[in-house]
Amino acid sequence: MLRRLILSRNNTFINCRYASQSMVQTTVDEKSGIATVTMNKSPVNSLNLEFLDEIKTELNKLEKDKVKGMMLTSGLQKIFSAGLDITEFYNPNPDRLSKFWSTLQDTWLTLYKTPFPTAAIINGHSPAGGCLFAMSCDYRIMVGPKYTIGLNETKLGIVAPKWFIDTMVAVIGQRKAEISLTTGKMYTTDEALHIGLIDESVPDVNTALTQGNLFLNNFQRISPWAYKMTKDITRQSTVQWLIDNKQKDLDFVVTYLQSAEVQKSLGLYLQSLKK
Ligand SMILES: CCCCC/C=C\C/C=C\CC/C=C/CC(=O)SCCNC(=O)CCNC(=O)[C@H](O)C(C)(C)COP(=O)(O)OP(=O)(O)OC[C@H]1O[C@@H](n2cnc3c(N)ncnc32)[C@H](O)[C@@H]1OP(=O)(O)O
Repeated sequence: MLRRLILSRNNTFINCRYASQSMVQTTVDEKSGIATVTMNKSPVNSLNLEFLDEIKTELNKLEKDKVKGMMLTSGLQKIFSAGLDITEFYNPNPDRLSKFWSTLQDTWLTLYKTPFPTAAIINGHSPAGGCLFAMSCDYRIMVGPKYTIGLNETKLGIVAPKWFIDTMVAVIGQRKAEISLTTGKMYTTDEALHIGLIDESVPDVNTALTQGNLFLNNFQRISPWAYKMTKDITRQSTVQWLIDNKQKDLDFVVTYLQSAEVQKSLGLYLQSLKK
């Protein structure tokens, strides 16, 4: 791991930690203690095993470094994240599929439970797993108006796992989540703002980063212990369900994803993407 100091947008020096050929770049503003984690896996930030592992490792490092907050964003032009890498579960190797899914579970738990406040800077499309990661942050700022966000699993002929669903319910409520999930709806920025899936819509990424910093700076005046306890209590039932059912969730998903019917739907969906 290498370190260097670079000049940030607001002319303060930021401590930049990066690994060669890394898919995740992190900068930490020395003054505010706020980290920016940038996902950079071309072409669409699809979440495969190695990428998830890097994100999880980075979040754990930030926790150890006691950062004051974190913004999660994308280094790609128009995509926040295309969600889970479909090639991980289309014609999969069963061992790798198991590893992939348990890494997803752990990465999500790490992100959902961070002891520091988090903001998603959604600077591009954010379907499915991309939407899950955005919803797992404490606050969402999306660059409008061109991009879309949502849990579109039913459009792929698959079902979002319970913890994806519970995460969405926690953000937009039961009724809106049910409609969103069953229809697999991808919302425009305006629509997402209207239903509360995002907290702010802004015209460009620089404004999004400024607003993200503003949100995270609110916590300079909040006791970190009070913050963490409150977040733990609020998120407890969703987190606890996965902790208690990790193996069951894994076994079910691995079997379900390899069924002929699901494989057929995924094959058709992948073909439509290639077109
Ligand atoms: C019965 C009870 C059941 C209970 C539940 C139990 C089990 C549930 C089990 C499993 C659930 C699994 C959950 C999955 C959640 C997911 O995240 S699935 C992924 C969903 N993602 C998408 O649908 C996004 C698809 N992509 C797009 O819409 C577009 O690509 C884009 C992101 C909007 C970008 O568009 P753009 O035009 O810029 O790029 P391209 O479309 O040309 O794509 C470039 C390149 O990338 C490939 N690609 C795109 N997305 C993915 C992806 N998610 N995974 C892998 N590859 C992807 C695309 O195919 C292109 O490839 P190329 O043609 O070879 O260049």
